[in-house]
Amino acid sequence: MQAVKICKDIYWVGAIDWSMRSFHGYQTGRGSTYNAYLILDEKITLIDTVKDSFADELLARISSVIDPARIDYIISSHVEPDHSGSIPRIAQLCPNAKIITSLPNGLKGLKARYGELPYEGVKAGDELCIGHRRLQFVPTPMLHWPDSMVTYCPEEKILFSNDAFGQHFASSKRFDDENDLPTVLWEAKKYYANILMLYGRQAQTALKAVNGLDIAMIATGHGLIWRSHVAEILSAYQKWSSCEVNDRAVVVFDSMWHSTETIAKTITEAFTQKGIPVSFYDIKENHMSDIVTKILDSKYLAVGSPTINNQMMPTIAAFLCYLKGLAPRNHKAFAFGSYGWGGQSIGQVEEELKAAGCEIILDKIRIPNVPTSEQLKEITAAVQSL
Ligand SMILES: Cc1cc2nc3c(=O)[nH]c(=O)nc-3n(C[C@H](O)[C@H](O)[C@H](O)COP(=O)(O)O)c2cc1C
Repeated sequence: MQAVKICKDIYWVGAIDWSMRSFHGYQTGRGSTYNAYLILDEKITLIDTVKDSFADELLARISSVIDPARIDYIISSHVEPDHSGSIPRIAQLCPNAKIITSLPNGLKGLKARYGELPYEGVKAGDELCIGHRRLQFVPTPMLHWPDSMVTYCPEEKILFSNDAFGQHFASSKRFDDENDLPTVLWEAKKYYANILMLYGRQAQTALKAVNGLDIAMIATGHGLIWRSHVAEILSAYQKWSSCEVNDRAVVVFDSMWHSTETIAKTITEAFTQKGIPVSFYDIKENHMSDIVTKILDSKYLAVGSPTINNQMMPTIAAFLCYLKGLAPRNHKAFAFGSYGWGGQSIGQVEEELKAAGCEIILDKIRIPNVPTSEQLKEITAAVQSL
């Protein structure tokens, strides 16, 4: 396990989690990395650690450059264990190391998890001189925990951004320009949609703070390091966090006997004929973390469920619960579905869409049993009139 030099005297010493496919429910089809960075200066500094099960990998990479016992500072950007999990192990091996964390929440969180260790709290505007370089701390509360902060090194123009701008993307190459850019941007968007969508306002505040910095490289906490496409990722975050939507539609449904599926196909075709690109998701075949990634910047959302035991399908209920938690903004939505007798599911879907913050733009489409060709024509006309 070797460290990877990212510039003179700064190394990536993180871990690659090739096999992880689920991160608390977020489907991570490309695995992930836990990025940690080692700065060799008068004071040797480690920025973040890795999940505890990857501590050996972190230590091996650090040891390929220096004896870990020589580390003077460990910067903890975020208490979540995928970044802080190896702090106790490293702290044991580096008896002189101080653990730098944000005040008050980083300190509180680390103490709660790992007990008393040699912590030192920092706040907005604090700077740590490590020799030829300075490290400046910028709190980014709720991006995505209260303790989150980023660290800027002005001498190298590197922003150590932790979870901001990251992607769950395992690769043997460390930089954006060494990987397929559309794939990297999709994974960055998926990360934003699933982890940060809820915190758009906080992301805007953080962007204001980092926009004033001269950034040549964004050393993320997950996935690839941005060095050739810094402007693209900053501008993408600007768009996503300001909740800009495009003339696109997303149709999501479940169906037991294909009637709701037929309605979903009719809606999809109607959007297509209207010239609006549409993504079609049978919830049984698609993961909701991919679906919300598409929803993030799509103007229209149609959600369908047949009625089962007086309810919507549990798959759709779970999807709507997840969507509501992410608090999407600026979406125009409607509900549809087939039913046998009571037909409660369609109204329930509509209520959940409202609760998620969507504007309802079409009366709910409730079709008993199998839709007739006349009903399908009416649905087509209704969607085309939007
Ligand atoms: C197990 C089961 C439970 C159902 N429960 C209800 C119900 O409580 N209320 C209702 O209106 N229809 C109920 N239905 C009827 C379905 O909603 C109806 O067949 C509908 O057309 C199915 O749409 P789909 O083809 O999209 O699956 C139930 C059907 C099944 C198979």
